[in-house]
Amino acid sequence: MLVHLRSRLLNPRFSFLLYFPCPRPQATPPCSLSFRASTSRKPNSYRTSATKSGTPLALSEAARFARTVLFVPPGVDPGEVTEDMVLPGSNIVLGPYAGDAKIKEVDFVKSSNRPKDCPKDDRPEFAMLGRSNVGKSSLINFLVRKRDVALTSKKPGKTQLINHFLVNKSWYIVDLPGYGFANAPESARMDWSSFTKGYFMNRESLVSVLLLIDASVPPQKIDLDCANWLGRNNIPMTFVFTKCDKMKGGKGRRPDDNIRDFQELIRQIYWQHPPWIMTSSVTGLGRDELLLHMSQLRNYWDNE
Ligand SMILES: Nc1nc2c(ncn2[C@@H]2O[C@H](COP(=O)(O)OP(=O)(O)OP(=O)(O)O)[C@@H](O)[C@H]2O)c(=O)[nH]1
Ligand SMILES: [Mg+2]
Repeated sequence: MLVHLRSRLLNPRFSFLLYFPCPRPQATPPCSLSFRASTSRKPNSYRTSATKSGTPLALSEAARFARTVLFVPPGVDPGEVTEDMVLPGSNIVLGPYAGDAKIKEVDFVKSSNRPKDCPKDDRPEFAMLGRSNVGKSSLINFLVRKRDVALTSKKPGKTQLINHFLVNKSWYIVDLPGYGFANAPESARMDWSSFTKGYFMNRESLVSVLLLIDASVPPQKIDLDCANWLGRNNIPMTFVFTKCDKMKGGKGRRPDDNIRDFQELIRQIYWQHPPWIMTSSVTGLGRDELLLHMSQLRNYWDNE
């Protein structure tokens, strides 16, 4: 396990997607997260603001601002980002690696109850993570446009194993058990820490975690703790806000307010904002955009 963890830490290919919790900058940025691994070999595509020796070049104010609030993928100069490059309902800039986002076929491959039983090939994968009942399994069905590929339920604790789905015979979506079983029956509780955390720490082919956040409720500490844990462990993440269709009446807060509050809290932890996107598996919001985002991460992963 230590060997795997070390190789992930030393692998510079995805440093642009890593979000280490760090203090926000005062006058000048104390740490450029994207270029933290700048002394190692780095693909040319995102050597846009660091010299070969790793010394940061001066970024324009606009580029610096773009970097802090937008997700600027490899191959895009942050100083040249325009509004029409940002995917609607997200902070994600579309770059040259995006494409081939269509899902033509999906096959259930296997359920594993131990990380070491997961498929052994190195196809890239995206893992669904989030509180129980946040909509992980629904998001998978929504992405692949099939009703029952992943099993969903109104009751928390439905998914209890690591489930691999192979898409277009070339990449995986992984459904995981949820955390925070506050209202789940005792029988559905499990040791999430040793089970799922083991998967994250060992899975070399993990392109990004999709960390699902329920937009119909105010920010939850457990989600922020989870984001922190992923950041501290160098695990790339994208925030996917779910249930954006749920408009609470009366005193309830709207998804927009909850998302804004969540992001404000994230801004206090991270200098650069991880990619985020709004979705609803009821209205279809965000589907094509999320698939495009996943395609640019995947294609970059495949090509580097
Ligand atoms: N309104 C609305 N309901 C949703 C949405 N996504 C999921 N749900 C509902 O939320 C409930 C839980 O969905 P699941 O997909 O089973 O949640 P999960 O995160 O996989 O839950 P566990 O497997 O228990 O961890 C179901 O009743 C879904 O119909 C959404 O975008 N909008
Ligand atoms: Mg589930």
